[in-house]
Amino acid sequence: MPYITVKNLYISFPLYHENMRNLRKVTNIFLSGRLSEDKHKKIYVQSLRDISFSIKGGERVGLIGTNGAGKTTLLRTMSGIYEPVSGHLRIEGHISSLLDPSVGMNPELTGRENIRLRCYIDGVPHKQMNEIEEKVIEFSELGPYIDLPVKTYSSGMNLRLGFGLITAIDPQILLMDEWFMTGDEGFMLKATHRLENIVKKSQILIISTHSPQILIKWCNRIIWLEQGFLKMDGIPQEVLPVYLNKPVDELFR
Ligand SMILES: Nc1ncnc2c1ncn2[C@@H]1O[C@H](COP(=O)(O)OP(=O)(O)OP(=O)(O)O)[C@@H](O)[C@H]1O
Repeated sequence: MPYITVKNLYISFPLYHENMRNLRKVTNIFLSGRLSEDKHKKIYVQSLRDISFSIKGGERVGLIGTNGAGKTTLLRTMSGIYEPVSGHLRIEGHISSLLDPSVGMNPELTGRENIRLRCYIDGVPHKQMNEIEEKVIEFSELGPYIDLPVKTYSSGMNLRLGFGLITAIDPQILLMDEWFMTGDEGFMLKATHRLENIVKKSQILIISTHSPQILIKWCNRIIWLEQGFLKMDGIPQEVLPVYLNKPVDELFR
C-alpha cells in the first residue's frame, strides 16, 4: 500500500535582486515574516514552513490556498524536483506527476523516442512498450509530428504528448497541478475522461486546484496551506465551508 509522510518540512528559495536593501524594506512589509536572511545577508523566501502530514492509500487530497500559499512547491517537493531544506519526506509507491508536461522530456529527441525513454526509466517490460507507444500516439493525435524533435512542438502539442505519456501507465500516486486542466476543448474532453479513469485506479491522488467543483467531486480530504504553513487538514465538509466562507449545505447539495 503506498503512503506519503511529511515531517517538519521546510523549503526556501534564495532571492536574487539588484537592489537588495530596497527589496528587504518593501518585501518585509508584504511577506509577513516569510523572508529570512542568512549570515552572508542572503535573503530567502520561505515557501513551506514546518509542514507535517501523512497520506495513505485511498486518500484523494485537494491542496488549497491563496496564490503563493506553497501548493506547487509542495507538489514539486513530493515529486522529487526540490530537496527539503530541513525535515523529512518519505514516499512509498510509484509517483506520476502531472505538473509540467515537459518535465522528464528530452527536447532533442522525437516524441516517439521520448515515449520509449520514459518506458525505460519507468521499468516498463519490453513487451508492453509497443502497446504504450501506440496508446500515447493515438491519444496525442500528433500524426507524423511524433517523429519530429519535441523542441519543434507547440505548447499544445507538448501538453498532448506529456499528458498522454504520463497517463499511459497507471500510477499508484498521482500528483496534479490544476493548470493541466487547461487545453483546447477537444483535448479537455478526452483528458477529463482519461483522468476520471486513472483517478479511480490510482491509490493516492493529490491535486492542487482553485475549483470547488473538482474538490467536491474528487477529494475525500483537504489540506489548506496559507503563507507556507499548514492551516487546516480534514474532510472536505469541514475544511471547504471555512475556506470558501459558505454554508456546508450550499456546497454539498
Ligand atoms: N523557484 C522559486 N524561486 C523563488 N521563489 C519561489 C520559487 N518557487 C516558489 N517561490 C515562492 O514560494 C512561494 C510559494 O509559491 P508556490 O508557487 O508554491 O505557491 P502556490 O500556492 O502554488 O501559488 P499559486 O496558487 O499562485 O500557483 C511564493 O512566495 C513564491 O514566490
